Amino acid sequence: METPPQQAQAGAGGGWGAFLKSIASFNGDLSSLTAPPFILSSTSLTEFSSYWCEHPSVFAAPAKEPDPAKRALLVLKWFLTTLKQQYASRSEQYGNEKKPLNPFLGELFLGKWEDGAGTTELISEQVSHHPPATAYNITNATTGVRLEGYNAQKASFSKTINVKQIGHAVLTVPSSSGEPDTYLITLPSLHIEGLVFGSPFIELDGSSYITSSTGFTAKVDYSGKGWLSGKKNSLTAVLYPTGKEKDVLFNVSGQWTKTFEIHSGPAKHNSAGNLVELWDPAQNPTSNLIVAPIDEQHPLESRRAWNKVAVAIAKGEFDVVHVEKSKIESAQREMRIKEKAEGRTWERRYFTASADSPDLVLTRLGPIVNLAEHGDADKTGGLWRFDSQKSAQAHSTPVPTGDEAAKLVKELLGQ
Ligand SMILES: CC(C)CCC[C@@H](C)[C@H]1CC[C@H]2[C@@H]3CC=C4C[C@@H](O)CC[C@]4(C)[C@H]3CC[C@]12C
Repeated sequence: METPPQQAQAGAGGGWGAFLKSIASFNGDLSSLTAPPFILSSTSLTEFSSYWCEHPSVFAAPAKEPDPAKRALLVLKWFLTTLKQQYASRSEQYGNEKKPLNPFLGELFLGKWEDGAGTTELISEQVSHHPPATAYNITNATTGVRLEGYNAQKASFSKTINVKQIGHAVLTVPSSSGEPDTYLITLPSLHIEGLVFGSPFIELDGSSYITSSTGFTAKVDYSGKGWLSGKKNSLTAVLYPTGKEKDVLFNVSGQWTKTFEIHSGPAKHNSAGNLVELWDPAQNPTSNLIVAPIDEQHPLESRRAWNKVAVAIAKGEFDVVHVEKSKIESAQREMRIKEKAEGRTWERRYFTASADSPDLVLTRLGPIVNLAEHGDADKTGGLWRFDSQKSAQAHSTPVPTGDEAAKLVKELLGQ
């Protein structure tokens, strides 16, 4: 029998057993976990924001739908299509989930999609380091559909690693009749399966919600193997007028990694006759995110900043990985000490911790989906909102080059 490579490596001194022991007693901060080399990914968490929009035409579709209930359904459909990228793409690509790079404060991941939906721009920024939090803004230029959000993770250990996502996303859909729609989106909890076998992968748990200013709410229920359908990565969802959970307008069932079906009405009436749509990821290839070549990137852009680490991971040179990571970490520590001494804080490039208290979206829609008015700001370093003024400024500022770039790289990345 063939041994999966990751198991072979774990056995051959990868330290998997020691790693398992260490997680049994960890403090909930995932970034503090020291994982064995073979499980290290060269992708930083700032890149994960792109998973929200790997099908830009599905993302933008609600803008063209005049009926508010169907618009809410298209938003739910888009959300469900993102789950496969968000939670299964690493395992599908590498055979198992990996430990992403822990972003430094101010780390950026910028890109765009150019396809049938026109241009869709992605901005992702690490807005907090302690606790780690990533904020993002994605705008489709053609329709004006825009997603912004921020997230952090709180982990606990009970049989395996259990992760609660803290934060939320807000989707804005322009509508022909005045005010744009606002959709408040909560994030599912997850746990890691396959940990003891050295081949971790994600299963989603519990429920998540999308509730809209137009008066619709979607509830998504997640379940794994041995529960309900007995298939892994299962989901069911219902869309109903807010407050009337029994009044199901549409229901969805299937697997977030495979296909799911949308029917009108409650699930008990599902038949070929009321099938609205079947989503099959195999029939809907993802659109490619365009990222600037590394030497044209801002020095704080993720792939440029982590390049040496990424190259070393790819070559399996783990001493170099350690040395290069430590350079960034200690330069960052120094920078924080310096800022403190000078009484300043790191200026986020695209986001601002909202001083609006209460936050309008959260006051209006938060209670429907059990989100606090303050957006769990204490656990994410702030209630982060996209700052269009800062963004306009960033867009009109040329990327630092030459001495200016070298100074940043030295000061902030220790390279
Ligand atoms: C691989 C095991 C052993 C190490 C633990 C790695 C942890 C840090 C990884 C594994 C899966 C990861 C999650 C996978 C997907 C997402 C969705 C994204 O929108 C935000 C980040 C988030 C929520 C990741 C956070 C970090 C995470 C929980």
